[in-house]
Amino acid sequence: MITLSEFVYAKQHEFSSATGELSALLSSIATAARFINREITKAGLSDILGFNESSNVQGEAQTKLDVLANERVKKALLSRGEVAGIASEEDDDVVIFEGGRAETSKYVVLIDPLDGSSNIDVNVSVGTIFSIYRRVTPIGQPISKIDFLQPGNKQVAAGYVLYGSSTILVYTTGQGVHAFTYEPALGMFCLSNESMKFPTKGSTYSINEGNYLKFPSGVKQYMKYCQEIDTATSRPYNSRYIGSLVADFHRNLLKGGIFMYPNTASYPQGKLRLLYECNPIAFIAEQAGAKATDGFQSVLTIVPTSLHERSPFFVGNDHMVETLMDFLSLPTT
Ligand SMILES: O=P(O)(O)OC[C@H]1O[C@](O)(COP(=O)(O)O)[C@@H](O)[C@@H]1O
Ligand SMILES: [Mg+2]
Ligand SMILES: [Mg+2]
Repeated sequence: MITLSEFVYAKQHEFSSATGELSALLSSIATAARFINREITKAGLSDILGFNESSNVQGEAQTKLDVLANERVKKALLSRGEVAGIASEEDDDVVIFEGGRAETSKYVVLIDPLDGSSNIDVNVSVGTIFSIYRRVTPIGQPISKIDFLQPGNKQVAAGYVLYGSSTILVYTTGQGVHAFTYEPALGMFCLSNESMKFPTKGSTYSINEGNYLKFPSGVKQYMKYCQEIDTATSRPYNSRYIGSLVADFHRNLLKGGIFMYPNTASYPQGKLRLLYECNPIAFIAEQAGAKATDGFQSVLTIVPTSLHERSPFFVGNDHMVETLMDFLSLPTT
């Protein structure tokens, strides 16, 4: 068995310019994931379920696990020297680390500490999502919000942890997508899938059908296309929706498929957050040979203007995303 740190260090030595900082950062995220995993696996026995008496900048009620996971990830990243600051779904503004880090540390990290919050109390898979950038502010000057508002194609690494029947950490640094399964007896993440690729064909579509009447007509037409009977193209496709982005995406990464969260009447810009949900998942998807778009362009090319901005998000097998984009480009009926 190869552990995460062994694998990351071996990969690091493939690059003469590598300093080990990114490797160290990845292992601190794994440390935070181990703590969060412990809380999740015994959640029913502790008072960690339910809501906190607080809401985040997006006006969403925070669950106790949202808050705990946020604190855990921040603590793990703060304990390292590589990180100058972080931005989180659960914090209104960027958190700039002190002690000279803001001026000297190389990386900034954006996180969704607990993804799929609506599934926590019902024991359905949830996740943690992370996105890592190099600072743009020159060393010596303190970082600021601009260091976080970079387009997704500037990410140096991204990944997620899926707390499901087993706990898996999946990441990319632009050199392929690799997965590590948590081995409780060792207390470590061990390599379980190297250089992952989407299967060539997908036949699962994933969308909250309850919002059907609020969807753009192109999405409605594509859903009809998915439901038509045509064995030659493996249709009708299966419909699967867990309601945790990480879990829905991970299923499609393994089995093929498309995940869609369009703009709707309730979320005119889409629901998912560009910087710490769409971009990290899109980086992994494109590294695994799939496509990730807002319906018109790769989300990785979008230049963000605000920390918690949202975007329509469609990610999955090329052939499925392209067919969807064809429907989206039709004149609206
Ligand atoms: O309940 P809906 O509207 O289908 O939304 C589900 C989506 O919202 C999310 O739960 C949003 O993420 P958070 O739980 O991190 O806020 C995604 O994981 C999921 O894909
Ligand atoms: Mg989320
Ligand atoms: Mg969240």
